[in-house]
Amino acid sequence: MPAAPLEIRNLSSGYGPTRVIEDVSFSVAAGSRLAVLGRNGMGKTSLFSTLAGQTKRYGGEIRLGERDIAALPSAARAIAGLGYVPQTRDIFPTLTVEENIFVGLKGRSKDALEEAYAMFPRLKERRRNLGSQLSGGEQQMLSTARTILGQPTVLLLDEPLEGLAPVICEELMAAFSRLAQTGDMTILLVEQRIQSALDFADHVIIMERGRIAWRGTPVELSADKQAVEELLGVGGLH
Ligand SMILES: Nc1ncnc2c1ncn2[C@@H]1O[C@H](COP(=O)(O)OP(=O)(O)OP(=O)(O)O)[C@@H](O)[C@H]1O
Repeated sequence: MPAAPLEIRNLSSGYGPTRVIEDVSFSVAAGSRLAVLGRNGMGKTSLFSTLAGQTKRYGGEIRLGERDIAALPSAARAIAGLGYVPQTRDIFPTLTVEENIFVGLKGRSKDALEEAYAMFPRLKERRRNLGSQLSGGEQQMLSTARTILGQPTVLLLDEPLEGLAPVICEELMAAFSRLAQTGDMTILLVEQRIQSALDFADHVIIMERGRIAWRGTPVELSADKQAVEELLGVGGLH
């Protein structure tokens, strides 16, 4: 059987002496979509930034396909196939949309630009605008497009819907679903909009103080009122 595109074993990490990720293990199947849920401050962003090599790992393995990438620096993890779209939407504000996308081409031909525009037609309309002139939704599209042009096998999306209007959220989630279906990409999504995450995902983990406190499918979570209430702090799911 081929290796899972992403397998995490006994991962722990933190900031200075403070551990925030404790003994986390999970694997994600090829083409699968995993929602990483949990209340504020439970370690979701830290988990992603540890996977991307931006938070200090204390121990454990991060296997991307056949390879343990845990000791590689961030840039090498990206080249190995791990795409990370951080919550901060790290675009270059003083470059145009098109220039921002060029940064993501990583040696691919300029034709790949059209891939980004096919995914997010709005970016084509705005291609001569500076990053700083974009709306939050457009910045999210740009940040995502740039990462995807690196052709990751595993894509980490940290709260892509934060602060966006419902109509833009729908547009983005539809684009992520198309990516998952047609791009053969494995996607991990941290999201506070629980219903959007559950509509998208086929598996769920819930983080509680740096550990995985629950795992299952969206259907199983919807039926588990106790987990929803205690771990997500909401009364119920629709
Ligand atoms: N740069 C940092 N330095 C020190 N502690 C940090 C840092 N970033 C996060 N933490 C701490 O790590 C813990 C996990 O935070 P993290 O941001 O990973 O949680 P989260 O589940 O993503 O929360 P949110 O939903 O609010 O983004 C928290 O206790 C937080 O205070």
